[in-house]
This record gives sequence, C-alpha cells and structure tokens, in this order.
Amino acid sequence: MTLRFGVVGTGAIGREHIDRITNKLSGGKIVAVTDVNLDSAKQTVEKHQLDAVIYPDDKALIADENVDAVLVTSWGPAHEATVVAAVEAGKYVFCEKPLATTAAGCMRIVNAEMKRGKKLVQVGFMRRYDSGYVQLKQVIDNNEIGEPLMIRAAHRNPTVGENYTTDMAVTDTLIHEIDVLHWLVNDDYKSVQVVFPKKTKNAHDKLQDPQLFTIETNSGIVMNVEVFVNCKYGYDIQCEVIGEDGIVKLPEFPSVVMRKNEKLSTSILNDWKYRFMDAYNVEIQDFIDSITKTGEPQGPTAWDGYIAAVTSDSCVKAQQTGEKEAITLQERPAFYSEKGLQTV
Ligand SMILES: NC(=O)C1=CN([C@@H]2O[C@H](COP(=O)(O)OP(=O)(O)OC[C@H]3O[C@@H](n4cnc5c(N)ncnc54)[C@H](O)[C@@H]3O)[C@@H](O)[C@H]2O)C=CC1
Ligand SMILES: O=C1[C@H](O)[C@H](O)[C@@H](O)[C@H](O)[C@H]1O
Repeated sequence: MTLRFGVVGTGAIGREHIDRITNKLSGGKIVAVTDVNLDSAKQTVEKHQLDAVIYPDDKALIADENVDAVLVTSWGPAHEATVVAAVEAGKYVFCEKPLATTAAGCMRIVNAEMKRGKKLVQVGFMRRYDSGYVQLKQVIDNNEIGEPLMIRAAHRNPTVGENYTTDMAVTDTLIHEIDVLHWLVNDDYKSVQVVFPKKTKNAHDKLQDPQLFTIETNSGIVMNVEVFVNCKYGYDIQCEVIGEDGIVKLPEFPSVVMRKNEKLSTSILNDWKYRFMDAYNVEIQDFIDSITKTGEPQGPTAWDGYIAAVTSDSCVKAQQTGEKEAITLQERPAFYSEKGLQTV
C-alpha cells in the first residue's frame, strides 16, 4: 500500500517534506498540493516533478478520494480549520507544529478525532524522533541517573526576521522544548515563570531577546529553558538532565575536528533543516509505516498538541505578567491513553 499525501502549504518545510516523501522515504506519494499562493504550488510541482493535482484550496484537496493523508505545512493559524476538515472527512493528518494556536482549537480537533473513533492525527514534534533525545529518554526510563531533578536547556537561532515577535519565542520556538521535555521525564507541567535578561543589541526593537523560562512539573522537577533567537553564532540546541545519581546531556551534533592555523575547531550548524533532518525523516517514515501496518499513526497525538497549546498559553501569559503562572490541563481522555511513543 502507498500512502497518498495531499499537501497544504508548499513553503519552506512543505517542500522539505515533499522532497523526503518523494525521494528519500518509502511507502508515500504526493498526489495533490495546494497553497494560497498558487504560484508556489505550481513551482513546487514543477521543481519536484510531481504527478500531483493542484487544488485551489484545502477543502478541494481534502475532498479528493485519492488523498489518504493530509500534510499540513501552512502557517500555524491556518492549521485548525484544515485539520478539523480532514479528520471529519476521515483522512489521516500529519500536522506541523502547532496543531492549533489555541488550546480551544486543539480541543476542537481532539473532539473531532474522538467523534471519528479512530486515531488519525500526528503532530510534527520531531524531537521525539531525534536520536539524541531518544538516547536521553532511554537513560532516564532505565533509571540510569536516578530521578530527574532539574533540566537545563537552550534553543538558539542565529537570527530571526522583523516579523518575529516576543510571543513567537513561545509559540514558534519554545514549543519544541514544551513538547519534548515532559515526554522525556514522563511528568506533567505545573507552572511557568519568565525572566527577560539584558536585551541583545542584535534583536529588533520590538523583540525581547533572550528569554529565560522556568517551568516546574507536578513531581517538582525544575526546568530552566533559554530561548535566544539572535545568538549569531549558529543554530544550537542544548539539553542537560540532572538526576539524583548522575547527569545526561544531549550530544553535540556530529562534526569533524579541524586543526589549522594554531586552532582546534568543530562546526556548528546554522539552520533547523540540517539539525533535525534525520528526525524529520524518521517521524514521517513512522507515520507512513504505522498507518500502513496498524491503520493508525503512533507518533505525537492531538492530545500532545493540546498539552503544548495549554502550556504555550501559560508561557505567553507569564511573559506578560512576569508572575508564576499555573499550567492546568483537562483530564486526559482514555482515547489518548499513555501508550507513549515507541522508541524508534
Ligand atoms: N518542525 C519544525 O522544526 C518546523 C516546523 N515549522 C512549522 O511549519 C509550518 C510552516 O512553516 P514554514 O514552512 O516555515 O512557513 P512558510 O511561510 O515558508 O510556508 C507556509 C506556506 O503555507 C502557505 N499557506 C498559508 N496559509 C495557507 C492556507 N490557509 N492554505 C494553504 N496554504 C497556506 C503559505 O502561502 C506558504 O507558502 C508552521 O506551522 C511552522 O511552525 C516550520 C519550520 C520548522
Ligand atoms: O520549528 C521551528 C524550528 O524547528 C526552529 O527550531 C525554531 O527555532 C523556529 O523558530 C521554528 O520555526
């Protein structure tokens, strides 16, 4: 069986995923695309030599009986409407983060999926498929460092554009740590507080950068997460878990070591496309294979998308108040029982 994808949004990551499904992964095929910028859709079909129909909008694409799965790579605010429509039509959905920009929007997707009575949605939280994070989770789950007590993490971009706003440090960037860290330690979040350190001269005048988030979990773990999106030196993701009996840290991305001009150096990546290339490949191959073998995706669910949205809302509130803000989740429905993500 070939899983036939319709793609909504042929921008940066949409084209990345189209390329990997077409040229690197197995079992998937792009059969339809749409974009509000139709020229982008046309250029994508031509560039990737796709045998795909170009639709005027997501609704027409979803109605195509040759589309088994909808790949949602449009702008975040557009995700909810497309995902709900696809679920209601019984289509599988791979939705890039965020699932929806509000917790209420995520709940509408959760309710639509539960009404359908079948898991259809996977959210593009690819760090759960990154080999470094998978190794971290294995160490923690095997109790090799004892109970986790603290986490120190950093999410650094070399630079962001003028359209990047202070709240996007949460909704667009921190959301990756929000998803992966509670998954790592098998614990739910309780509260968050934000501190704005001295602002870098490299941030545009409306952006607070860097930002420091202190997140507490129900069992008392304290996580300090730095978001610094104008660090200049590169794209750098760090994560260290401090436990009762030891410390485990995300490995540095592999790089050759150069000796030259009296210096010893290694390279640092400058873009998310390369840092998580393998994770993107594994998450989408897992989506294809799980659906083909079991009829359901097994990756991050719509409920994980809801958890991320609730936590994001609290983080944005904490940015505004400077106070410790509660993170309060509704009770997890049995439909989304904690099978957890199989280590891939
Ligand atoms: N998992 C990850 O590491 C990453 C995830 N993303 C997420 O992927 C999504 C897309 O991001 P980018 O590719 O960077 O953005 P982009 O701006 O490069 O591409 C988005 C495309 O969607 C189209 N679009 C917007 N609304 C639409 C609608 N209602 N229907 C059809 N097409 C629509 C736009 O015309 C544009 O071509 C975002 O949600 C972003 O958060 C982006 C980068 C990395
Ligand atoms: O989702 C992404 C990327 O994965 C980067 O990690 C972020 O820094 C970026 O802002 C966001 O679009």
